Amino acid sequence: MPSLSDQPLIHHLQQFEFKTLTEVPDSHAWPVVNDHPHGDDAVPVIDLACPDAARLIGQACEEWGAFQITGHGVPVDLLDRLEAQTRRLFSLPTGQKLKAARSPGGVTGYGIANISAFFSKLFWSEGFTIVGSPHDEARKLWPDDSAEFCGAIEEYTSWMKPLGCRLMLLMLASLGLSEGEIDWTVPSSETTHEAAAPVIQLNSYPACPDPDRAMGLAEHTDSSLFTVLYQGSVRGLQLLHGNHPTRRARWVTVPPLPGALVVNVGDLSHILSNGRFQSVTHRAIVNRTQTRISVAYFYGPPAHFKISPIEKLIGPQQGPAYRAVTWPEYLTLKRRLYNQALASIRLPTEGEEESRTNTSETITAAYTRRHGEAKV
Ligand SMILES: C=C1C[C@]23C[C@@]1(O)CC[C@H]2[C@@]12CCC[C@@](C)(C(=O)O1)[C@H]2[C@@H]3C(=O)O
Ligand SMILES: O=C(O)CCC(=O)C(=O)O
Ligand SMILES: [Fe+2]
Repeated sequence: MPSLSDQPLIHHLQQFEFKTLTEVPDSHAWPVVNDHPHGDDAVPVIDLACPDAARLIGQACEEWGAFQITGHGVPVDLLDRLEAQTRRLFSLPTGQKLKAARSPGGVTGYGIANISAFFSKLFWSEGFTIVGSPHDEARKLWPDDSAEFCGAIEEYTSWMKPLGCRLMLLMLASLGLSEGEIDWTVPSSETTHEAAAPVIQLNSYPACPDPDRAMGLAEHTDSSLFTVLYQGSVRGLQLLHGNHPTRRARWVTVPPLPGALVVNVGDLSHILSNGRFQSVTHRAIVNRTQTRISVAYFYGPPAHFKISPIEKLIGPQQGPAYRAVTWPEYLTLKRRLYNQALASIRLPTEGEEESRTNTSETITAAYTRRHGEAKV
């Protein structure tokens, strides 16, 4: 496993100008990318204006951990500008992009996804992370000309904040909960809800000469409560669906629909709902002819807020399945443990606790039989 430092990632970005490559170098050549059967079942598409939206969202969160939304109100021309500015950013010369390189252990700026550190092969992608205001990072790329980029990001954020609150309330409503039951969702002024600083991740997946041997972004779940993803018109997002004991999970492609946004359930909603909502495993694959871009908006709670399973959702025999964490604590766990982060905060169920006690009683009894009284 490579070191967790970001330094090798920066070297990789310096070394490889994706668009000049005519074959996939060994550093980026993955053994098998299409390693699961593919399904033809389709992720639900939900019109937010539909009176049944909350129920449909709840169902999608339980069965898929994801859905697409229409009727969200975000203007199409804003999505076009967001895409154009994202493409403009990634088309800059590598040397210019590296002026905004994410520092080792840092969060904002240009680089590759943190989870890259857990793989021996590199991803066929570049990313740019913005937390809160885009101005400081954008000025490093365009010292005199960042206004259009910042304008598109800020306008998009101003749509995402209320959309995020609306989706959160619909998800809570689908669980039979009202907004007062989670206090950060209660409006702190007339129009806005308190939330964490917005986190936006711009992704670019350049066209690839041998797409079956390259990986855009390896499988992962997001740490957020949920992520709203704009994926333009180029296919590439895949979800792992149907984690059923009797049937192998399948990769399902989420088809780009004009004007639609994808919503992925993240680990914090999985925790909050005591496992009723599933955080969805997803990845991005690449293609031979088109550079794909995507924009992820990570919706999370305020930094100080402890997320734990909602009491009303914990069955009488059940107990909470996860311990409480703040979003920053969970992000640190994710960085360190990748796809073991959720398991690392899982609490044993009563049955497991009992069998653990029984096992330790059995061990103690066996010890006593062999060695006399245990010295614990
Ligand atoms: C808030 C965040 C979520 C994220 C880590 C980050 O600080 C910004 C980048 C996000 C991202 C995007 C690609 C996949 C992911 C697992 C990663 O390595 O970086 C997510 C992180 C996450 O959800 O934990
Ligand atoms: O590009 C995509 O479709 C997925 C991006 C993603 O999963 C992420 O940024 O977390
Ligand atoms: Fe993701």
